[in-house]
Amino acid sequence: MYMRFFSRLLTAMAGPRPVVFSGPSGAGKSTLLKKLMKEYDSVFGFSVSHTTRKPRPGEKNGKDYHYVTREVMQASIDKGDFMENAEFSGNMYGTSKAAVQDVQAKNLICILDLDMQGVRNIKGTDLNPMYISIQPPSMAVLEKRLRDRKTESEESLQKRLDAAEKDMELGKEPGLFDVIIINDNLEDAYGHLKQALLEEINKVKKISMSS
Ligand SMILES: Nc1nc2c(ncn2[C@@H]2O[C@H](COP(=O)(O)OP(=O)(O)O)[C@@H](O)[C@H]2O)c(=O)[nH]1
Ligand SMILES: Nc1ncnc2c1ncn2[C@@H]1O[C@H](COP(=O)(O)OP(=O)(O)O)[C@@H](O)[C@H]1O
Repeated sequence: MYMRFFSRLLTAMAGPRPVVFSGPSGAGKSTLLKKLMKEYDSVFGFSVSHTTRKPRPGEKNGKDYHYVTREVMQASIDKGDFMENAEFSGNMYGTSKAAVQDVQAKNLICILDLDMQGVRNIKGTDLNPMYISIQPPSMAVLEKRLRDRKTESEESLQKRLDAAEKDMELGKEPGLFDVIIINDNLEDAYGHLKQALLEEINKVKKISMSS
Protein backbone atom coordinates (compact mmCIF):
# COMPACT_ATOMS: atom_id res chain seq x y z
CA MET A 1 0.00 0.00 0.00
CA TYR A 2 2.66 2.50 1.13
CA MET A 3 5.02 1.18 -1.56
CA ARG A 4 2.45 1.91 -4.25
CA PHE A 5 1.81 5.39 -2.84
CA PHE A 6 5.52 6.27 -2.80
CA SER A 7 6.06 4.79 -6.25
CA ARG A 8 3.22 7.00 -7.60
CA LEU A 9 4.59 10.02 -5.72
CA LEU A 10 8.05 9.48 -7.19
CA THR A 11 6.55 9.13 -10.69
CA ALA A 12 4.60 12.37 -10.24
CA MET A 13 7.72 14.16 -8.98
CA ALA A 14 9.62 13.02 -12.06
CA GLY A 15 7.39 15.38 -14.10
CA PRO A 16 4.99 14.80 -16.99
CA ARG A 17 4.33 11.32 -18.32
CA PRO A 18 6.83 10.23 -21.00
CA VAL A 19 5.71 8.97 -24.41
CA VAL A 20 7.17 5.92 -26.15
CA PHE A 21 6.95 5.77 -29.96
CA SER A 22 7.40 2.49 -31.70
CA GLY A 23 6.64 0.96 -35.07
CA PRO A 24 8.57 -0.44 -38.02
CA SER A 25 11.61 1.29 -39.40
CA GLY A 26 10.32 3.59 -42.16
CA ALA A 27 6.82 4.00 -40.66
CA GLY A 28 7.45 7.73 -40.16
CA LYS A 29 8.34 7.99 -36.45
CA SER A 30 11.19 10.48 -36.92
CA THR A 31 9.16 12.57 -39.38
CA LEU A 32 6.21 12.85 -36.97
CA LEU A 33 8.41 13.42 -33.90
CA LYS A 34 10.41 16.19 -35.56
CA LYS A 35 7.16 17.90 -36.59
CA LEU A 36 5.83 17.61 -33.04
CA MET A 37 8.99 18.92 -31.40
CA LYS A 38 9.17 21.84 -33.83
CA GLU A 39 5.59 22.91 -33.08
CA TYR A 40 5.90 22.29 -29.31
CA ASP A 41 9.56 22.88 -28.55
CA SER A 42 8.85 23.99 -24.99
CA VAL A 43 6.69 20.94 -24.25
CA PHE A 44 8.64 17.91 -25.54
CA GLY A 45 12.22 16.76 -25.15
CA PHE A 46 13.81 13.87 -27.04
CA SER A 47 15.57 11.08 -25.16
CA VAL A 48 18.79 10.81 -27.18
CA SER A 49 19.63 7.11 -27.47
CA HIS A 50 23.03 5.53 -27.95
CA THR A 51 23.70 3.45 -31.05
CA THR A 52 26.57 1.61 -32.70
CA ARG A 53 25.22 2.33 -36.19
CA LYS A 54 26.96 4.93 -38.33
CA PRO A 55 25.43 8.41 -38.54
CA ARG A 56 23.43 9.13 -41.71
CA PRO A 57 24.10 12.31 -43.67
CA GLY A 58 22.52 15.21 -41.78
CA GLU A 59 22.35 13.39 -38.43
CA LYS A 60 24.16 15.04 -35.52
CA ASN A 61 26.00 13.33 -32.68
CA GLY A 62 24.26 14.15 -29.39
CA LYS A 63 21.08 15.28 -31.15
CA ASP A 64 19.80 12.30 -33.16
CA TYR A 65 21.88 9.69 -31.31
CA HIS A 66 25.06 9.35 -29.33
CA TYR A 67 27.18 7.40 -31.80
CA VAL A 68 29.49 4.98 -30.00
CA THR A 69 31.47 1.80 -30.56
CA ARG A 70 30.21 -1.58 -29.40
CA GLU A 71 32.98 -1.68 -26.73
CA VAL A 72 32.05 1.71 -25.24
CA MET A 73 28.35 0.89 -25.27
CA GLN A 74 28.80 -2.55 -23.70
CA ALA A 75 31.00 -1.08 -20.94
CA SER A 76 28.31 1.52 -20.12
CA ILE A 77 25.61 -1.16 -20.08
CA ASP A 78 27.74 -3.30 -17.75
CA LYS A 79 28.15 -0.31 -15.43
CA GLY A 80 24.35 -0.07 -15.18
CA ASP A 81 24.02 3.26 -17.03
CA PHE A 82 21.22 2.05 -19.29
CA MET A 83 17.48 1.84 -18.72
CA GLU A 84 17.10 -0.57 -21.65
CA ASN A 85 19.08 -1.75 -24.64
CA ALA A 86 18.50 -3.93 -27.70
CA GLU A 87 20.07 -5.33 -30.83
CA PHE A 88 18.37 -4.19 -34.04
CA SER A 89 19.44 -4.97 -37.61
CA GLY A 90 23.02 -5.77 -36.54
CA ASN A 91 23.51 -2.75 -34.29
CA MET A 92 23.10 -1.94 -30.61
CA TYR A 93 20.60 0.69 -29.46
CA GLY A 94 19.82 1.81 -25.94
CA THR A 95 18.33 4.44 -23.67
CA SER A 96 20.69 5.67 -20.98
CA LYS A 97 19.24 6.67 -17.63
CA ALA A 98 20.82 10.11 -18.17
CA ALA A 99 19.01 10.59 -21.51
CA VAL A 100 15.63 10.39 -19.78
CA GLN A 101 16.71 12.29 -16.64
CA ASP A 102 18.04 15.22 -18.73
CA VAL A 103 14.60 15.72 -20.29
CA GLN A 104 12.64 15.16 -17.08
CA ALA A 105 14.85 17.65 -15.20
CA LYS A 106 13.51 20.32 -17.57
CA ASN A 107 9.93 19.26 -16.82
CA LEU A 108 9.35 18.36 -20.45
CA ILE A 109 7.44 15.37 -21.83
CA CYS A 110 10.17 12.87 -22.58
CA ILE A 111 9.86 11.21 -26.00
CA LEU A 112 11.46 7.81 -26.55
CA ASP A 113 11.77 6.19 -30.00
CA LEU A 114 12.09 2.44 -29.38
CA ASP A 115 11.93 -0.83 -31.24
CA MET A 116 9.65 -3.61 -29.97
CA GLN A 117 12.31 -5.05 -27.61
CA GLY A 118 12.60 -1.58 -26.09
CA VAL A 119 8.83 -1.42 -25.58
CA ARG A 120 8.90 -4.76 -23.76
CA ASN A 121 11.87 -3.73 -21.62
CA ILE A 122 10.41 -0.36 -20.66
CA LYS A 123 7.16 -2.11 -19.66
CA GLY A 124 9.23 -3.77 -16.93
CA THR A 125 10.47 -0.45 -15.48
CA ASP A 126 8.63 2.18 -13.41
CA LEU A 127 8.80 4.84 -16.19
CA ASN A 128 5.07 4.44 -16.84
CA PRO A 129 4.90 6.11 -20.27
CA MET A 130 2.10 6.32 -22.78
CA TYR A 131 2.75 3.89 -25.68
CA ILE A 132 2.06 5.03 -29.25
CA SER A 133 2.46 2.79 -32.28
CA ILE A 134 3.13 4.35 -35.68
CA GLN A 135 2.22 1.99 -38.52
CA PRO A 136 2.57 2.23 -42.31
CA PRO A 137 -0.58 1.74 -44.43
CA SER A 138 0.94 -1.46 -45.95
CA MET A 139 4.20 -3.40 -46.33
CA ALA A 140 4.42 -2.22 -49.95
CA VAL A 141 4.24 1.44 -48.92
CA LEU A 142 6.76 0.81 -46.13
CA GLU A 143 9.24 -0.71 -48.58
CA LYS A 144 8.79 2.17 -51.03
CA ARG A 145 9.35 4.78 -48.29
CA LEU A 146 12.46 2.99 -47.02
CA ARG A 147 13.86 2.71 -50.57
CA ASP A 148 13.06 6.35 -51.35
CA ARG A 149 14.75 7.46 -48.10
CA LYS A 150 18.01 6.14 -49.61
CA THR A 151 19.66 5.58 -46.22
CA GLU A 152 19.95 1.78 -46.30
CA SER A 153 21.99 -0.78 -48.18
CA GLU A 154 19.99 -3.63 -49.75
CA GLU A 155 21.06 -5.86 -46.83
CA SER A 156 20.03 -3.40 -44.15
CA LEU A 157 16.77 -2.71 -46.01
CA GLN A 158 15.91 -6.42 -46.04
CA LYS A 159 16.70 -6.72 -42.32
CA ARG A 160 14.41 -3.79 -41.59
CA LEU A 161 11.59 -5.28 -43.69
CA ASP A 162 11.95 -8.67 -41.93
CA ALA A 163 11.89 -6.98 -38.53
CA ALA A 164 8.88 -4.89 -39.64
CA GLU A 165 6.85 -7.94 -40.54
CA LYS A 166 7.60 -9.62 -37.20
CA ASP A 167 7.03 -6.47 -35.14
CA MET A 168 3.76 -5.63 -36.90
CA GLU A 169 2.49 -9.06 -35.86
CA LEU A 170 3.74 -8.70 -32.25
CA GLY A 171 2.31 -5.16 -32.06
CA LYS A 172 -1.23 -6.52 -32.52
CA GLU A 173 -1.21 -7.85 -28.94
CA PRO A 174 -4.21 -6.23 -27.22
CA GLY A 175 -3.27 -3.58 -24.68
CA LEU A 176 0.38 -3.28 -25.74
CA PHE A 177 -0.16 0.22 -27.18
CA ASP A 178 -2.45 2.97 -25.93
CA VAL A 179 -2.80 4.51 -29.39
CA ILE A 180 -2.19 3.15 -32.90
CA ILE A 181 -1.69 5.67 -35.70
CA ILE A 182 -1.67 4.66 -39.36
CA ASN A 183 0.68 7.04 -41.15
CA ASP A 184 -0.89 7.18 -44.61
CA ASN A 185 -1.43 10.89 -45.24
CA LEU A 186 1.16 12.76 -43.14
CA GLU A 187 -1.08 15.65 -42.08
CA ASP A 188 -3.87 13.29 -41.00
CA ALA A 189 -1.43 11.16 -39.00
CA TYR A 190 0.04 14.27 -37.37
CA GLY A 191 -3.48 15.50 -36.48
CA HIS A 192 -4.24 12.13 -34.88
CA LEU A 193 -0.98 12.29 -32.92
CA LYS A 194 -1.66 15.79 -31.59
CA GLN A 195 -5.17 14.72 -30.60
CA ALA A 196 -3.76 11.77 -28.64
CA LEU A 197 -1.28 14.02 -26.81
CA LEU A 198 -3.49 17.07 -26.29
CA GLU A 199 -4.27 16.43 -22.63
CA GLU A 200 -0.59 15.97 -21.70
CA ILE A 201 0.44 19.00 -23.81
CA ASN A 202 -2.10 21.20 -22.00
CA LYS A 203 -0.89 19.98 -18.58
CA VAL A 204 2.69 21.00 -19.37
CA LYS A 205 1.59 24.36 -20.79
CA LYS A 206 -0.41 25.09 -17.60
CA ILE A 207 2.55 24.21 -15.36
CA SER A 208 4.96 26.40 -17.33
CA MET A 209 2.48 29.33 -17.30
CA SER A 210 2.06 29.11 -13.53
CA SER A 211 5.78 28.96 -12.73
N1 LIG B 1 15.30 -0.49 -27.88
C1 LIG B 1 15.69 0.63 -28.47
N2 LIG B 1 15.39 0.85 -29.76
C2 LIG B 1 15.80 2.01 -30.30
C3 LIG B 1 16.49 3.01 -29.58
N3 LIG B 1 16.75 4.05 -30.39
C4 LIG B 1 16.22 3.73 -31.58
N4 LIG B 1 15.65 2.51 -31.55
C5 LIG B 1 14.96 1.77 -32.62
O1 LIG B 1 15.94 1.22 -33.48
C6 LIG B 1 15.37 1.04 -34.76
C7 LIG B 1 16.35 1.52 -35.82
O2 LIG B 1 16.53 2.91 -35.70
P1 LIG B 1 17.36 3.71 -36.82
O3 LIG B 1 18.65 3.02 -37.09
O4 LIG B 1 17.43 5.14 -36.41
O5 LIG B 1 16.52 3.49 -38.15
P2 LIG B 1 15.10 4.01 -38.67
O6 LIG B 1 14.06 3.64 -37.65
O7 LIG B 1 14.94 3.28 -39.95
O8 LIG B 1 15.19 5.50 -38.85
C8 LIG B 1 14.04 1.78 -34.76
O9 LIG B 1 13.02 0.79 -34.64
C9 LIG B 1 14.10 2.63 -33.51
O10 LIG B 1 12.82 2.79 -32.94
C10 LIG B 1 16.76 2.73 -28.19
O11 LIG B 1 17.36 3.52 -27.46
N5 LIG B 1 16.34 1.54 -27.70
N1 LIG C 1 2.89 10.11 -44.53
C1 LIG C 1 3.96 10.00 -45.32
N2 LIG C 1 3.82 10.00 -46.64
C2 LIG C 1 4.92 9.86 -47.46
N3 LIG C 1 6.19 9.73 -47.04
C3 LIG C 1 6.38 9.72 -45.70
C4 LIG C 1 5.30 9.84 -44.78
N4 LIG C 1 5.81 9.81 -43.52
C5 LIG C 1 7.15 9.64 -43.64
N5 LIG C 1 7.50 9.60 -44.94
C6 LIG C 1 8.84 9.40 -45.50
O1 LIG C 1 9.15 8.01 -45.28
C7 LIG C 1 10.51 7.82 -44.92
C8 LIG C 1 10.58 7.09 -43.58
O2 LIG C 1 10.15 7.97 -42.55
P1 LIG C 1 10.98 8.13 -41.19
O3 LIG C 1 10.36 9.27 -40.44
O4 LIG C 1 12.43 8.20 -41.48
O5 LIG C 1 10.62 6.74 -40.50
P2 LIG C 1 11.13 6.05 -39.15
O6 LIG C 1 11.70 7.12 -38.28
O7 LIG C 1 9.92 5.41 -38.56
O8 LIG C 1 12.14 5.05 -39.60
C9 LIG C 1 11.15 9.20 -44.90
O9 LIG C 1 11.86 9.41 -46.11
C10 LIG C 1 9.96 10.15 -44.77
O10 LIG C 1 10.23 11.40 -45.39
